[in-house]
Amino acid sequence: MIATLDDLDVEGTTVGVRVDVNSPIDDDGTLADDARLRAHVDTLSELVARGGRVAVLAHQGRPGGDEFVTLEPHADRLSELLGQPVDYVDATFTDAAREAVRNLDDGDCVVLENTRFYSEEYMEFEPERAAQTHLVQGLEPVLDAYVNDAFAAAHRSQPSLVGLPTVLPGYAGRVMESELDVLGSIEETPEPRVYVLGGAKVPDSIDVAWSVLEKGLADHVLTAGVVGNVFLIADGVDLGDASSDFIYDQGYWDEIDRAADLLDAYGDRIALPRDVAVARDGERHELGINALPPGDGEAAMDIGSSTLEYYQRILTDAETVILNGPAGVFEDECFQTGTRQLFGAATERPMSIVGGGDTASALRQLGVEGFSHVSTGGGAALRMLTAEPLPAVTALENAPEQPAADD
Ligand SMILES: Nc1ncnc2c1ncn2[C@@H]1O[C@H](COP(=O)(O)OP(=O)(O)OP(=O)(O)O)[C@@H](O)[C@H]1O
Ligand SMILES: O=C(O)[C@H](O)COP(=O)(O)O
Repeated sequence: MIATLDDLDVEGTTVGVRVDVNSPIDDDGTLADDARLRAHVDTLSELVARGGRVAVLAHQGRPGGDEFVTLEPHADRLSELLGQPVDYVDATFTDAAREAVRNLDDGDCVVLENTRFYSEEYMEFEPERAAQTHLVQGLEPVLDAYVNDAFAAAHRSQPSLVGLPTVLPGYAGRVMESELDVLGSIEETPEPRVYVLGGAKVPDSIDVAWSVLEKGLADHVLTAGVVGNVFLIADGVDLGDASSDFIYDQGYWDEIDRAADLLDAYGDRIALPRDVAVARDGERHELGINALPPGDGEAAMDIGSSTLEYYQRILTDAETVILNGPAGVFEDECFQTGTRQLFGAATERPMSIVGGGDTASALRQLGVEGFSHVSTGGGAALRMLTAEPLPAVTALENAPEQPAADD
């Protein structure tokens, strides 16, 4: 059982709030999209309105990556979104950070620096070991409670996610609560249940497919995007050099064997594209499987209209549709059709659940609306959709309780 903000005595309490505001960053270092910040406004504004002293913890990017930047722009944007000053301090758990946290008054909010500026926060630990890290040891003395609203990072067992709730009373924020409500009860969603796996994270998608087919959670798995291309090659289709080279360059060549094993075991429940779209003379050109391989340099960038018809027929009977990853290279206008129409068809079903950061941004860009639930999580949602526990959620379940006010 996880405690929520309803169980937290907030007034005058100093709360460390872990959010996931990991966002796309423009070349000039500014935020390219604030969707993940907006998602946490309910939790943060509730905590400040109830008189909490709020210290925000978050990561941004990965060490060495282009988006590995400070959280100053995030603090500025949060100020605007919350309609009150939100301070930023360029420290996470040092004296400067502790002082900033100690100086908070009731209703104040400060954003601490990118947790991943410290190497321990990019490692995975068991909760007890994570509790011994510098970040947790440095912050514990100045915090009374911990709120985890970072559902999108809940599949990581990093110190700010599993260490803090080992030493502090832990609560789910409003984003975490609503994600767990919907995604935590996937087995209870109505059947038939169809999983649509697209996008480019082939190993993750194959893991999900194995898991949901093995557990009987999926009546059908529809493949699209790079995932669909890998399944086509596994099925003996010659997709041509451009698509094969792409898969090889991504390090996904071994996934073809895994996809073939999956087809051997559960082929009757896995649907493969019947045609693909390539770029020819600068335009979208569709090719049936029998017309493959495509011309030199032509890569399969989207599913074609026969596939859409076929998949839409399967979706017609679905009571629950779970989607992750775009059906094609939606960033290019020529290859948006698959994603727009397939995801659009899913919104017609009684229950439609979408996971994935790129997927959510594709849907916003394409104006596809009407899902039962759009998750803030990519990898975390995927893991949850296989009914697997998330380490940060387990850590919250095991967190100590908040002592009574007069203890
Ligand atoms: N046929 C294709 N060939 C190449 N790239 C493709 C193809 N289909 C989809 N993609 C790419 O897949 C990417 C999105 O895949 P990804 O698996 O990262 O999505 P996501 O799960 O929503 O994101 P995340 O897990 O990062 O939140 C897009 O950039 C899109 O261009
Ligand atoms: O964007 C995400 O999926 C989360 O913020 C987790 O980021 P990570 O994959 O870099 O751990």
